[in-house]
Amino acid sequence: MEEEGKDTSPKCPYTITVRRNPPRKAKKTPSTNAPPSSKSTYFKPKDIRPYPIDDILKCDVSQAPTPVPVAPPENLESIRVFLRVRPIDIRKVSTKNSDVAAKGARSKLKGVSPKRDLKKTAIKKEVCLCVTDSQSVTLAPPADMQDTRRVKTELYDGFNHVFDSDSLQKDVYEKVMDPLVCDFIAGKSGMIAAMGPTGSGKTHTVFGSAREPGILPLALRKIFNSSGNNCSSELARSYYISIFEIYSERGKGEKIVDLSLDGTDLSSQQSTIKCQQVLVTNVAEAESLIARGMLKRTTAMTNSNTQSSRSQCIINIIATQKTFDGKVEIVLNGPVLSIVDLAGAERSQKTGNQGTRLLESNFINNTSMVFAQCLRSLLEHQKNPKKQLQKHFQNSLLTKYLRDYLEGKKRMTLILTVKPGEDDYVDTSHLLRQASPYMKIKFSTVEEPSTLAYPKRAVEKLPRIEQPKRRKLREPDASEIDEAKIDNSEHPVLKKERILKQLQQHEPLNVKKELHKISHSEKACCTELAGTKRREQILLNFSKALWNVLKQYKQKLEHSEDENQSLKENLNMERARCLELEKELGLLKLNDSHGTQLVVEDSALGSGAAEIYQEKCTIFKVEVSDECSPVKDLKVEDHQVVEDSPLGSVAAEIDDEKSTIFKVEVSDERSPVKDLKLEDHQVEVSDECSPVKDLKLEDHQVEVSVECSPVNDLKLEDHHQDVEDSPLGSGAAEIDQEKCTIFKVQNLEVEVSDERSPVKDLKLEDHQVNSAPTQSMNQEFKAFIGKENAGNDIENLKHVDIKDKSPNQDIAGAGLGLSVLLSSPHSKVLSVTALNEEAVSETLAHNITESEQECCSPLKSVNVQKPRRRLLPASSLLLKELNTLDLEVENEEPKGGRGGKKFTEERILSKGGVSLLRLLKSNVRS
Ligand SMILES: Nc1ncnc2c1ncn2[C@@H]1O[C@H](COP(=O)(O)OP(=O)(O)OP(=O)(O)O)[C@@H](O)[C@H]1O
Repeated sequence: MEEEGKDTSPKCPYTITVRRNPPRKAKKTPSTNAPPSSKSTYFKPKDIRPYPIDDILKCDVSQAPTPVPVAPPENLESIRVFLRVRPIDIRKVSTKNSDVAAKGARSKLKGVSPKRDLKKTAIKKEVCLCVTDSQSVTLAPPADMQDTRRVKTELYDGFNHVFDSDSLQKDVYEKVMDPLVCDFIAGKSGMIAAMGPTGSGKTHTVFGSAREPGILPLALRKIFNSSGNNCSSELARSYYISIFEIYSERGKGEKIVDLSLDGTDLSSQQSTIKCQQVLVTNVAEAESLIARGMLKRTTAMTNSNTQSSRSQCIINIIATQKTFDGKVEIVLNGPVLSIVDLAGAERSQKTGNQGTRLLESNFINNTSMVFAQCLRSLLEHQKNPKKQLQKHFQNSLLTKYLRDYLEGKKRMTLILTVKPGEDDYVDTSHLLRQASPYMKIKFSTVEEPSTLAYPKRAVEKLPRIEQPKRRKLREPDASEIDEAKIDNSEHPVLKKERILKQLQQHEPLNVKKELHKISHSEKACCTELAGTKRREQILLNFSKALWNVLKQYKQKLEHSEDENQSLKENLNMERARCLELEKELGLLKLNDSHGTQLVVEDSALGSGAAEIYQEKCTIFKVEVSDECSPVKDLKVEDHQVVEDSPLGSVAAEIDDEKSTIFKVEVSDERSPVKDLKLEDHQVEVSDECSPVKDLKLEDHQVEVSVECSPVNDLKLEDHHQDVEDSPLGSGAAEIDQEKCTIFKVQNLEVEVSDERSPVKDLKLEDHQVNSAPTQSMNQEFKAFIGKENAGNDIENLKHVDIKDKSPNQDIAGAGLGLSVLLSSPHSKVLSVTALNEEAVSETLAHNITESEQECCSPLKSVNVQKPRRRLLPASSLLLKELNTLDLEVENEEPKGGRGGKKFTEERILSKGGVSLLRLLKSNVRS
């Protein structure tokens, strides 16, 4: 028959794609427990201490008494995947070929050769899936799809077993379910899930019928009537059974329906699924419970199945134990056998579902998809541990409930059901493609505590190999040993001896079997103990490394605190220094902006310099230095008085806080001050021999330049200037005010007296003279002019230029001396320049003539308060003498016109005349 079967197998198409999922040459996965290489090339920043993983995982672990293998292969098993091919649906075969099709289908799957039965060839075309051998199937696309979509025939291999359409329920149970049942009876949890497209026979495989009971009824029989089986315990037991379904009513969300006797609907909002667990003590009760639950299950008729399941159904068989008082209770973290009948995925095109059915289809398909995603993610994670295990389980209630299985922590078995018809090619192909990789999924044989009855999971996540087996020994029926009370910390050997002793006392006949169990328990305890010790060692190393790191950081902290302290001190010092510098800078700025300088240049016998700094009128400094013959007498009234010795130098500091009037008197008989500047103060310089040559007073500036014999005595008090020229010299006074907008000069008087050579150049600019012109002034001026004319003293003043057409001006000149009183309340610029004697005389003569004849000259309107004029007889005499000389004046004749403004500058200064005058003066002196 087998040969016939081989011969009658459908002829494979020309091209075959083999999907064996050959094991890849996986990259060497880094072992998490391998000792770290000292040649690691990962980046290490210079200043950052690397995480002390070396210290933590250093080889102290090997000192553990019982070394634990890193990943013992015996703790991992592949999940088992079975494939069951449902008999072809005879009703769907066309009426024309119905008989042939049915026979052909069966004969094909039975292995009947098509050559012997030509009629069956037609039926072969209706089948797309054929069983190649006990572990593989060949899926051939329909002819029309081959042409249009170029789909090739595929071979799916590697199943634990493939059940053809003739397979019996008992066969399926023996190969699929019985190992699970045996493990369950032995204390291991397990889960089997039937998955496949709608109508492919999942429910039939799980539940079956009265005539053909499925794997669940057969398992119950095995569990309760295990006396005849090899692997079962001879002890009669009772079990709790829970049966519920997860259903989505009209797409409103998932809900859990308890299918037990008096079960009620459970809200899907519950964080835990607490279904009623019915205690059953025999198989009849169990089957009855299951049958009633199935009657409650939500089913509906679809195009694909007359009684299609519309929900995911889960049945749990939970082990129990008897207490000392004879009560039965669930074994804490005991074994649970779960059977899951998933609703079949549906294609709306094929089923033609609408309305409620369509909503149910969506829910069913979505749950199937999430289930598949979980398994695929688990597979990828196991292939590449770096790839995180995705939490797809959160996307459906079913996968939440089965999380432990879908994360490979518990034993899982899959049975795929498919339909072999050509119409079902797409569904079958989809399922096979999706599920064939699942064969490589591994699960841990070391179980965690069950979470099915108590789905709230522990948070602790340890490597799978380190998960301790916390299974407790089940209570044997005949014995009264309460293993639950055994201390887990007890050493396995002692534990073994104690249990052995108890067993010998209570049940001598079962000693051998119990010893077997004890050895199993002992092994688990050893594993647990080793894992615990390794964890302890790792924690110890971790704490040591952490301690070292903390010590280092403490030292660094102390060091940094010291540095911080020193830096703070430095900072304070720098701040103090900065303040000092700022102070100095402020002083310098003030000096630059407001400081005044008093410079004294000595004549023949030495030189001197005086600097005056004034900051806000609080500090005033005068420095005078002269090596040869400095200022002998420097007086600062109301302040500091410095007297210099003939050959020494003088440095004086003067503070003036409140006084606004500052007076400096410098007197030196031999080498007087040549250049003196004093702002906002009063300077009085007197020198009889070599008087001040150049005197500048800013903001009340007075310039005096005398070439031969300069001003002997220059006084300016309260804005009062008094310049007296020496016989052979000339003087000029200039007053500038730049910043002050209002400058009042009252009673301004400039007096220049020189008997021999009066002031030649006198300038007074940018000042305002608030002096109301008075008629008396004019009269006095007239009188003065008249007097001077009478004395012929006016000849010395050659030129007077009044640059500003100020309304008020009064100029008076005398023969040998000149006294000028300026009063201009409205003018800002007033300049009086004496050019030469001739011009002055002419101007004065002109002014006098005009004033006398018309009385309407500019001088007419001059109102001068307190006019002060003074004629010096010595000067007049000198001018007389000069007039008698036959001097050739190179100056051009004045261009005339009224007022001094019509005279040009060229006529003011005549070098030849001046030289001549010098010669004359020297001759006169000599
Ligand atoms: N191996 C088989 N032998 C005989 N009949 C079968 C077999 N498998 C399935 N059937 C029949 O096919 C029909 C559909 O089967 P079943 O209800 O188990 O499909 P299903 O996969 O559970 O579908 P759904 O997902 O829609 O619930 C049933 O009438 C069942 O008796």
